[in-house]
Amino acid sequence: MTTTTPEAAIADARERIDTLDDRIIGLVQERMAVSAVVQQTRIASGGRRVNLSREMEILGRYRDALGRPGTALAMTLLELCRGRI
Ligand SMILES: O=C(O)C(=O)C[C@]1(C(=O)O)C=C[C@@H](O)C=C1
Repeated sequence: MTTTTPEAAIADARERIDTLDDRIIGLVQERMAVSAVVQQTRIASGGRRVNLSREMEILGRYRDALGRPGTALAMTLLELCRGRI
């Protein structure tokens, strides 16, 4: 049986959290780039930067998966992707 100290278990878990956070940040940056393509394409064809019905869909998906804080997370992601409105 292997035993570990609480300090070692915490250090190990924190390393995994840091790895996950790096991946999450990378995914957010990727989302921002893809969102910019959608927005630029829409604007170039005479549309607006913002599409509120699509944003409602996204807010609903995050809320269904994560509860009320999911809505706040989705709002932050949308602000990162299209700026403040
Ligand atoms: O899906 C779109 O139409 C987008 O422009 C992307 C996006 C997003 O980042 O998810 C950004 C701005 C819009 O208001 C809605 C959604």
